[in-house]
Amino acid sequence: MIELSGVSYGYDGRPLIQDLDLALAPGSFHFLTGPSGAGKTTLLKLCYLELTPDKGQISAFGKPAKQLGRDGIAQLRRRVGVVHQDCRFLDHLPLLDNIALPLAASGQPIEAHAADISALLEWVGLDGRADALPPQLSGGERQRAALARALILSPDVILADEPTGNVDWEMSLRLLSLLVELNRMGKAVLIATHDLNLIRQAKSQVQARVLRLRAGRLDVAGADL
Ligand SMILES: Nc1ncnc2c1ncn2[C@@H]1O[C@H](COP(=O)(O)OP(=O)(O)OP(=O)(O)O)[C@@H](O)[C@H]1O
Repeated sequence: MIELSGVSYGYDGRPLIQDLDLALAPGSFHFLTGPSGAGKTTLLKLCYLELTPDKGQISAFGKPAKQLGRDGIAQLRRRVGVVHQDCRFLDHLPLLDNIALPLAASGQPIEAHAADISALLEWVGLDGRADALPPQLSGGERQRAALARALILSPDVILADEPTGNVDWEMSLRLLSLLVELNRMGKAVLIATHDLNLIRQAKSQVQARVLRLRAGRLDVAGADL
């Protein structure tokens, strides 16, 4: 669904990612690890076409990104749900409206999707929190709300950047099981994480490929994980 081929990228002329290949096929499950600053978030941004590679090709859903105009990119992005590392929300809007923002942004009336939104809130265990304001939510509730927002347009690909960064182990497992469940529905999932215990735990639930980004290169991590 998303394919990077020979991709290089750097900020301000400093090379970061070099000649990297990656294919996120339907139903695949990837973990992306690597030291802080290795470029994991940058790689996710390349996958959802927020960044354009300096070299190499990216194609999304069979279309070369280079041939897409602004509208084409916007359309493809709707098929990619992103859980950002910092889970930002609009603090003055209740949770329900925050989760529905991608609908509003793509011109779809929230009212027509009321049932989907409640089902999604229930699925992530936030059904009683629809009216809460984001600052009233705990870390784990914010992470689950960010996941719900990423899923509201029923994407085919889910990219999650440190989705368990600020939560305890029990909540990490809960988030992991939601992502595994999505993968079982056929969605491609990629999780960037430092948490090697989470990766070990996932291996009993899903056939995951573990990639390690280091010094600009992407390797398949060994059996030591
Ligand atoms: N917009 C930017 N402009 C310039 N440099 C940037 C920008 N964004 C990231 N960088 C730099 O690129 C490098 C990789 O950043 P990135 O956030 O992709 O790494 P990461 O592997 O996700 O790190 P972490 O695990 O700490 O989240 C870092 O050195 C960072 O300072």
